[in-house]
Amino acid sequence: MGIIEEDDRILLPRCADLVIISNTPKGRGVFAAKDIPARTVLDVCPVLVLDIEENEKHIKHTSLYHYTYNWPQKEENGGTKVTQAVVFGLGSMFNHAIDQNVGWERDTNRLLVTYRSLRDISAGEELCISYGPRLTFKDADIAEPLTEGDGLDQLNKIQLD
Ligand SMILES: C[S@@+](CC[C@H](N)C(=O)[O-])C[C@H]1O[C@@H](n2cnc3c(N)ncnc32)[C@H](O)[C@@H]1O
Repeated sequence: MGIIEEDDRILLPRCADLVIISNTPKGRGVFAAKDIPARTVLDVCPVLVLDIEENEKHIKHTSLYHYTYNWPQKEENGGTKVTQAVVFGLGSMFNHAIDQNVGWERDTNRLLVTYRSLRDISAGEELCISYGPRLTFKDADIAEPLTEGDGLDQLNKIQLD
């Protein structure tokens, strides 16, 4: 191995108290194996920034697209365009929740995303980020409205009598 300059070294701390659980209503998810204090660094993940055209022509038509993050890319004219990036490590395993307990921060220079707990998290809780308001899937946290088959008809009668 050659000489590693100090500026080339990126520390990649990861919280040891995390597990992946399969077969949850959201597929695989990241859960706390022990209590985790607020502001704990959970993972520092390297990213692969995709070319805008590559993303539109190819990645968009694959399941990988459901794992990518919006990523701002500087243009030669000084402007910024949004493309997508693949986040390695646990970053691609965090599910969505409106009341997220994990925050994330992009480092566009070093091509990293750092994830931190936003509050104290108890052992057994799922760790989730927010994907924003426009989801491409049905949110497992949002209950289906009641239908007649669920006894809604009966409920209405009880309320009206
Ligand atoms: C970045 S992946 C997260 C890891 C994924 N659960 C897995 O098993 O590989 C994003 C996908 O997870 C699922 N997902 C994430 N949050 C969800 C939620 N709140 N409700 C239902 N599915 C969710 C969706 O299928 C979504 O496309």
